[in-house]
Amino acid sequence: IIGITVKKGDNFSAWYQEVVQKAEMVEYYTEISGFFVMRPNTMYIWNTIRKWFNDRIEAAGVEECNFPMFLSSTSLQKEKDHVEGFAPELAWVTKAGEKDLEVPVAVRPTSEAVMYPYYSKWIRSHRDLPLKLNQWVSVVRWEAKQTVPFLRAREFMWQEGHTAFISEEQAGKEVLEILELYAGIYEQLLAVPVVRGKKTEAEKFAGGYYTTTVEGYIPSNGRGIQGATSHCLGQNFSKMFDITVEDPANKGQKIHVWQNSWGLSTRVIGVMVMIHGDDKGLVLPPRIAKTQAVLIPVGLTAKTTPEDKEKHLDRMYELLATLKKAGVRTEIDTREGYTPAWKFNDWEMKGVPVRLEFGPKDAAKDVVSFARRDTGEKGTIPIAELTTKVPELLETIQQDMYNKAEKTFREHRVKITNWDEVVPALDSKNVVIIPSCLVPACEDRIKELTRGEDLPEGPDGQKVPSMGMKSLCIPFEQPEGLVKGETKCLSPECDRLAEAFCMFGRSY
Ligand SMILES: O=C(C[C@H]1NCCC[C@H]1O)Cn1cnc2c(c1=O)CCCC2
Ligand SMILES: [Mg+2]
Repeated sequence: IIGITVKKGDNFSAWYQEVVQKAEMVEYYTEISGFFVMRPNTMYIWNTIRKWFNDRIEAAGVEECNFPMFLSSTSLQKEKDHVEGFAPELAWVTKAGEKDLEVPVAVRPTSEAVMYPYYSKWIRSHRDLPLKLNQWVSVVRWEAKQTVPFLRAREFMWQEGHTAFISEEQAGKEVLEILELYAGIYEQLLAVPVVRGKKTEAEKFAGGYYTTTVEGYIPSNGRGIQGATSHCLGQNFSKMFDITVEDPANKGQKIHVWQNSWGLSTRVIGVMVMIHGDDKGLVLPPRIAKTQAVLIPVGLTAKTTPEDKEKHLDRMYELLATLKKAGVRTEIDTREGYTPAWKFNDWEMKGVPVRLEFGPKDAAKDVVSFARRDTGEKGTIPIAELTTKVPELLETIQQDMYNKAEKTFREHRVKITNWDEVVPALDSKNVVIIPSCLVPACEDRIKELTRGEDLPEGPDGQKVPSMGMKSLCIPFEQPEGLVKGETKCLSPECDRLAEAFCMFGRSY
């Protein structure tokens, strides 16, 4: 059978792996596990994101760079305190040909240690600030856990921005501007709603000062997922790498610069697939769809004379040209030997937002029949109105997909002020927002306390995650009801006061 054989609700991870392969987005790189081939359907999405993001960061004065992909162990030593936690994930090159390298080099897992020695060299005076660079590269992290296309790979593409400022205020302002762009990529391009917030001390980037994040939600298993992070590094790295300027206020004094680093990876594509996909396969938000509409001839049978068929197809090529001129990324499927139904399945599996059917009956009425991929809704469009109605339909689909996902996330993001309701909420595929003291040790206990017993296969034959809940973020948008100095941390083992409402959930 063509099409997706596993139902999304029956086995979510098997469904996901089948969809990303059959929709021709990735291939598993079977030579080495944990690596994936990014195919044109993926690169179209990634490049759309890249154009959108680059336009906006360039307008904000960020310039592009490209640093070497290798780290020397000496420069790694400089950030040893926090990198030791990550050491197991470093991939090393120890030989060139037959010869051992004098000093082994590590493949970059991120580029702070590669870039900051040059920041130290370039930044001398406050007139060299702000320095704002971004690079689009791939990085390697030798994950020990099971890898998943887009979500957890040993090599992935991302952009990493690295900026330096004279003051904490300027850095803090940019952290939030970038975070808002990340939210825009999710909400405006991928039709995925995200919660903006700050990571707790336990979950932030250990080498930084604070981390802001956009957090997503996966309805199929009720898990939270980190979407992208924008960190203020404070002066931690400028002290490690000696990045200083003359204090303009008093000569002879040095100021360590204030830095940010921010990253968004191809994980965003996996999140989009998981949220919008269905049992027929991928469902693409029109703004990032390589093919937005596909024209499929119907009603041409053995009885159709060759000249009628040719006339009909000629007319379809005219429709194709008309739609392309109107800016609709359109394909036509005239493959011989495949039934219309087969073709419908194939393009549905690839997630094409709109199918346009055109048969002799449509031609006689000067209409085109359409079918929406997201809702299945069908209808007809007068040919004279194609150039306005199809773009409008695509925008409607984009908005409807976002609104549907936003409603689902909102309905599964529950504020809880009674501890006994927490695990039942998690088991009903919710993330929770609870009063929290924000203390790392308390979070650790909460993870233990909310570890579901190894639940048998869920009702839909799917393993319900029995992991404990992690903190996802402290939402910038705080619910009502926390009285400072009075409301207690919700954990039954903690008698500290609550500092804020914190979003927790089982997570990726
Ligand atoms: O990468 C970052 C911080 C920062 N790097 C630049 C982009 C934004 C942000 O992710 C944190 N981090 C995560 N994971 C790892 C490392 C690491 O520094 C270093 C070793 C391997 C694993
Ligand atoms: Mg990691």
